[in-house]
Amino acid sequence: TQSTRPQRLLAAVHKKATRGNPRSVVKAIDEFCNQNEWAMNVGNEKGSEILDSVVSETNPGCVLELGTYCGYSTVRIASLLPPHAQLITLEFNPDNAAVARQVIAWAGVAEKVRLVEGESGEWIPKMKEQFGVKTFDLVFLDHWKNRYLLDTKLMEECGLLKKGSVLLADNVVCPGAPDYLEYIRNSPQYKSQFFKSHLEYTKAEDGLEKSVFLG
Ligand SMILES: CCCNc1ncnc2c1ncn2[C@@H]1O[C@H](/C=C/CNC(=O)c2cc(-c3ccc(F)cc3)cc(O)c2O)[C@@H](O)[C@H]1O
Ligand SMILES: [Mg+2]
Repeated sequence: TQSTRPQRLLAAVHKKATRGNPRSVVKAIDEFCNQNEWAMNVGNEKGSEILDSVVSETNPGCVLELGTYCGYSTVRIASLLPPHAQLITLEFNPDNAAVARQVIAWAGVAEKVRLVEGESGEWIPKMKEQFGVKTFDLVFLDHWKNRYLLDTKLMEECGLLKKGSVLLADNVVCPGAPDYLEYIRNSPQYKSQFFKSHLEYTKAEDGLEKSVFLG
């Protein structure tokens, strides 16, 4: 039977990356996407210039990622977390979750990551009771773009954001998340900043929106 793109991406990780070395896993995926097949990972330009620096400056103890896909950004974030910090990542497609688990394991960051196979709408309300989460220091939004706003409001309602919590949203230009941007840029509860970049592995315009919850 035909392999899927996530499966071919995983094969490239097994072939090219060194087990236990997260940077080599990130490099192997970027090479695969540049040389073989485009895939919707945040990529190295947005990853190194924006995601990595926001994670490092936030120095988060508790991170939520919406939309694991193949685990590329999961590995980038986990490799920058301080000891004992935890990253919860939500992925509702079982095939993608299966690939992501193996990418995360190969990178050697599995003990920092809890991959939950399920929908954000169902699991965000369960974060406190199921995982003992109080609030998230950082949330990386990279799932369906038409769900960014809904899930942000849900996190507010569930009391999962505190003064200083950072929301970092991928693709606010391409494919775009207009209702999210409209809300977050006009809300007195957030201080937002746009980081211009390019769509992963292309020259097309894109960027990330960083928003700090003011409480
Ligand atoms: C119930 C749906 C909302 N809740 C959800 N809960 C858990 N996981 C969810 C999820 N939504 C989506 N997912 C998962 O996240 C992933 C989806 C990511 C969506 N990302 C994009 O569409 C995207 C798309 C592009 C893109 C850009 C230009 C282009 F021409 C084509 C694509 C670039 C990106 O960087 C992207 O992130 C999948 O693995 C999906 O199964
Ligand atoms: Mg994205």
